[in-house]
Amino acid sequence: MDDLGPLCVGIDPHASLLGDWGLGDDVAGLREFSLRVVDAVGGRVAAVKPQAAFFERHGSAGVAVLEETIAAASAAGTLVIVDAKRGDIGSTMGAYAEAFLRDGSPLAGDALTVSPYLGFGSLAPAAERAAATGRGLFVLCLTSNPEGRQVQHARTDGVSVAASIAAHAAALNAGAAPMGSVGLVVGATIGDAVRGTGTDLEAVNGPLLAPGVGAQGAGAAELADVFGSARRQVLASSSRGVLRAGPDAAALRAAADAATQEARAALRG
Ligand SMILES: O=c1ccn([C@@H]2O[C@H](COP(=O)(O)O)[C@@H](O)[C@H]2O)c(=O)[nH]1
Repeated sequence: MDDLGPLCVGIDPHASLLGDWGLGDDVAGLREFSLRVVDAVGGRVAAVKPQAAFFERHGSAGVAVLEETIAAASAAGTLVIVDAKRGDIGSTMGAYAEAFLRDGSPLAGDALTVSPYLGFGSLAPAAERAAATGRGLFVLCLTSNPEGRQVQHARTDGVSVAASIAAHAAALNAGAAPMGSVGLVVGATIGDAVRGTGTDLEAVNGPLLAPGVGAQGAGAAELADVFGSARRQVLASSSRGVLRAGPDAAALRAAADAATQEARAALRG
């Protein structure tokens, strides 16, 4: 991450973007779009993050394109964070872990986004599988959408839900060096919510995935403000902010390079 800069490019093939790129809102368009993004930014950015929903909306053939996209990005030497936000009771979580975190599974990238809102302990099968296979998790903590506050800022005995999630992640990462592989999702759009919820991001000792850069309005100033002394742990994530520069590969690369420079200045300066 330090060589390439702290940017993750989201692969979110919205129907509107497919249209803007002159592609059909169908499986052929989805495939062309996703592989063009990988071709353009693979090997140039720290990670890509295919958003599973935009593949699943095309049915099983769309899921096959997600598999192909994961394989292509991995072949290009780029880390893949599969943004599927899975979360369920433990026994079902075990099946999600087999799908997204098992060696040899075509849906397995390098990390998976997961939801702790069925209780952090329900994620144990995913945490165990990730640890056993050298993969990572990004646990939703303080999400970039304004509605997240209703749940994430709620307090029990004075402790916010977000702070409690961060403390659970910290426990799983305890003693890991240079850091553990249980990360958090903390939106770059959340203003002073880290302080407001009493969430100790540095103590997590894990990576922080920061969506919300670009289309949702966050930039360098917001990244620096939100993350403060935890900024070295951050991987900034932008999807539409980069993808809107397509379909031209050089323009996509230029957009990814500019977003990388902006994130680097905010987070590594
Ligand atoms: O808190 C969160 C968690 C995940 N996301 C996802 O990131 C991208 C953002 O796309 P943009 O086009 O850069 O807005 C998208 O896949 C979301 O599902 C998030 O935005 N916030």
